Amino acid sequence: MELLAANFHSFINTALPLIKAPVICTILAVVGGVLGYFYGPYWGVRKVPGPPALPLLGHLPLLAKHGPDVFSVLANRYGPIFRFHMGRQPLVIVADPELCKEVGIKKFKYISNRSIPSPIASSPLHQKGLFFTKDSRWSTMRNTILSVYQPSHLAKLVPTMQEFIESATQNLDTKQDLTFSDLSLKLATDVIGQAAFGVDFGLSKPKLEKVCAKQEDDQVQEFINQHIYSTSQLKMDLSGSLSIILGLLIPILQEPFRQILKRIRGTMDWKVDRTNQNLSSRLDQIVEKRMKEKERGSKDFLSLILNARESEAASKNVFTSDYVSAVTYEHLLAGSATTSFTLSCIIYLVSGHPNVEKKILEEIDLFGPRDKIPNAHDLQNKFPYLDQVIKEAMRFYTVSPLVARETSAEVNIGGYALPKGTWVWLALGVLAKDPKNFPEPEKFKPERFDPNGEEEKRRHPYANIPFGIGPRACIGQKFSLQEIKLSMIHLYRNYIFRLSPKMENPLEFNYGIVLNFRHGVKVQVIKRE
Ligand code: HEM
Repeated sequence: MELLAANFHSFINTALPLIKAPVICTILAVVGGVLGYFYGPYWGVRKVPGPPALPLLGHLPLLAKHGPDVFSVLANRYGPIFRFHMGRQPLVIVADPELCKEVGIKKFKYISNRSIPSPIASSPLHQKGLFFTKDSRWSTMRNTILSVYQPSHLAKLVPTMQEFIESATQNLDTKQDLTFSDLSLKLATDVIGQAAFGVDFGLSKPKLEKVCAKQEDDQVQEFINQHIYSTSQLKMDLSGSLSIILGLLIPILQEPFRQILKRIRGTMDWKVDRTNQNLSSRLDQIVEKRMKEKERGSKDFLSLILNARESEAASKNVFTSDYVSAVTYEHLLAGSATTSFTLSCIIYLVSGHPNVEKKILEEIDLFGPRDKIPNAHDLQNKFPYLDQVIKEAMRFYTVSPLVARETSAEVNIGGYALPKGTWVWLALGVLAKDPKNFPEPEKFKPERFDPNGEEEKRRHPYANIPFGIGPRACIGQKFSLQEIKLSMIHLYRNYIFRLSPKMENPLEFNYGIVLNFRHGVKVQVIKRE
């Protein structure tokens, strides 16, 4: 027994150091790897000021506490450039017009791509659109799309837009509350459906007038429901699917977990995946059919892209059919929610400001009789007060309060050297509420954008940039402004609106990739004689 004990001791004394060394090395390597994984992105930008961040969660608790106002709170505390940790990922937030100019224009060649946030990382359909493509693929795609966005093409869309607007808003019910934001989403989706695919979804037509067969109607409705579901699941906080939450906290686990979860019936990942697959296959069918058409004409975005693609070798290689589907879908996505949100905000704000409403009615009535339809030139030049109202409403409620960009080389911004791969986000929503550029920012005052006014002359030219900035700014800006103005002119020629007593005050929002109403904008409709 004693011999056994002695042997055991001598074994421990000689073998343990040999075993210990590799074990300790392994533990150290694992700890180093974990620390490097979680703190590596932080290390590169540690000199940029910001509040202390919790491991894993980063500053998400601050987002939960303040909502999106968190960025204004942090800008007040830390200045125009600061760090915000979305889970493990630090964002360098830029909240100053001059610095936005530096990022978006002056140093664009080092910051021309977008970072891909976790909700998009799990959605291949969204990644292949113009918004998230990178480098030379992006520039080829953007040039091709720009070529089909000529003012002459936009001008030709006026009658189509007008037709949808008239049919959506004829005989609005004056006896009960109208959820205007639902109506405007249907209208914007119909307009962009026609402009993007050449397809009439028929959503905004009054029910009795719908001519399509019941089955076709159901299919359209299902497509749109899927589109809305797929969009509203792109959450930026911790209320998204499990894989999106993991993407925020431990990105390396997002894709493996998504692959597993999408196979488990009933999980949110399963639903999102099914929806995306359905949407993709429907879009692929539309694209495939249109590709085969010899005489496809040039009336809609999809046909124009396909025509441009066939005439240029560079575009053909870049615009494979999956990318064509993605950019066409992206138009539906980017063009409907944003435009509809903006139009609803205008109706909401004007309803609560009779002095603004009075000036709008005067300007619109002065243009001419109700059946005189403005053309593209009229829209641009004859409604200066509407321009001010739209700008002010977009400042007041910025639909896209953050714009995502990423550095492709080391670059100095605001005195900080930011390494390659840094996520730089422009805080358009913070700029829009900065009292230096917008005195009394919580007041709705369209006159602040009067080109002859002192406030407008004094303001930094990039203080109000709801469509973004530089070569990567919104491609649909003119399209949506044309639609919004035409809608306002038609609406205010025929109606005025008052807020429903059922409306919450202040307005409440959901925060996804873009802002959305939590309960909708509800109004009472009054017909003008
Ligand atoms: C009120 C309406 C809209 C607002 C406020 C808005 C806002 C924005 C913003 C802030 C960006 C990012 C710009 C940047 O990085 O500097 C953007 C990009 C984009 N928007 Fe819009 N948008 C609107 C309507 C539309 C419409 C109608 C379309 C399509 C017809 C559209 C298509 C796009 C696309 C494709 C991009 C990506 C551009 C790129 O990365 O090259 N948007 N939009």
